[in-house]
Amino acid sequence: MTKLSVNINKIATLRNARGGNMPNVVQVAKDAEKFGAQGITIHPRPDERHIRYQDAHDLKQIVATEYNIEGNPIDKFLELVLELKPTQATLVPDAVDAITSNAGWDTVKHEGYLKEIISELKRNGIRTSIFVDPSLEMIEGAAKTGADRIELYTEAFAHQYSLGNTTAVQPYAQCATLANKLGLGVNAGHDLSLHNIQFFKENVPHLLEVSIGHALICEAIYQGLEQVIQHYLTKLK
Ligand SMILES: CC(=O)[C@@H](O)[C@H](O)COP(=O)(O)O
Ligand SMILES: NCC(=O)COP(=O)(O)O
Repeated sequence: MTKLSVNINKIATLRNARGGNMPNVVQVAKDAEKFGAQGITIHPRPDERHIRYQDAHDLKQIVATEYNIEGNPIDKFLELVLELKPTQATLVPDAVDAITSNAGWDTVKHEGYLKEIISELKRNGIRTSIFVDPSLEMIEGAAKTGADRIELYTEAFAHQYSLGNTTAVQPYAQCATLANKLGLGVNAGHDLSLHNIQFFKENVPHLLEVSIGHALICEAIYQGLEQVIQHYLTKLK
């Protein structure tokens, strides 16, 4: 079975647009779990443009499923995860000014750096995952860091699949097979959606977890739009 971890960054983006507490990130996390989500993912960024560090603390009190915190392991991030001890910390090499995550780790170049951080997280009982491009060399490097899992960066797949290129899934399937052989669990995420998730799941073996945020929240808005407009029209009669 593949678990669905709902990334609620976009809920925080919407909340921050008005400065109040609507939508309420904590309530959305509770409801996502009530509706069946098997995990909650957040990716606090240094500028706190969506999830704030305080949200990470508040969510720790209520997440009853798997709590996954993603981010670049700068000091502030490491302090946060070591204090909160989420189920999983996913390390992502994102630049401070990146609009969103746009690359996986070079696990060969950064083997020593990752090894040190991963062993500290594991000593504290935190499952570790590292964000990687679908490259066999990077998977082999990931295994040497001691990480528990990899998260396959699926942006390239999602883009190619939207253009009709179904062969784009092949490197992901090969990497998942190798990761499993090397004892690494396999997660995946970025730009996964209702459009591409079934095909990805059917073609990539050993998939333990997907974290989905941007498309899932957009889809929720679209699927709820008609009903909400009808509610307004009823009240305005
Ligand atoms: C690692 C990854 O792919 C996601 O965490 C993604 O980066 C979401 O972050 P944003 O919501 O800031 O785009
Ligand atoms: N790790 C990927 C994630 O949490 C969500 O990415 P996206 O669905 O917002 O692109």
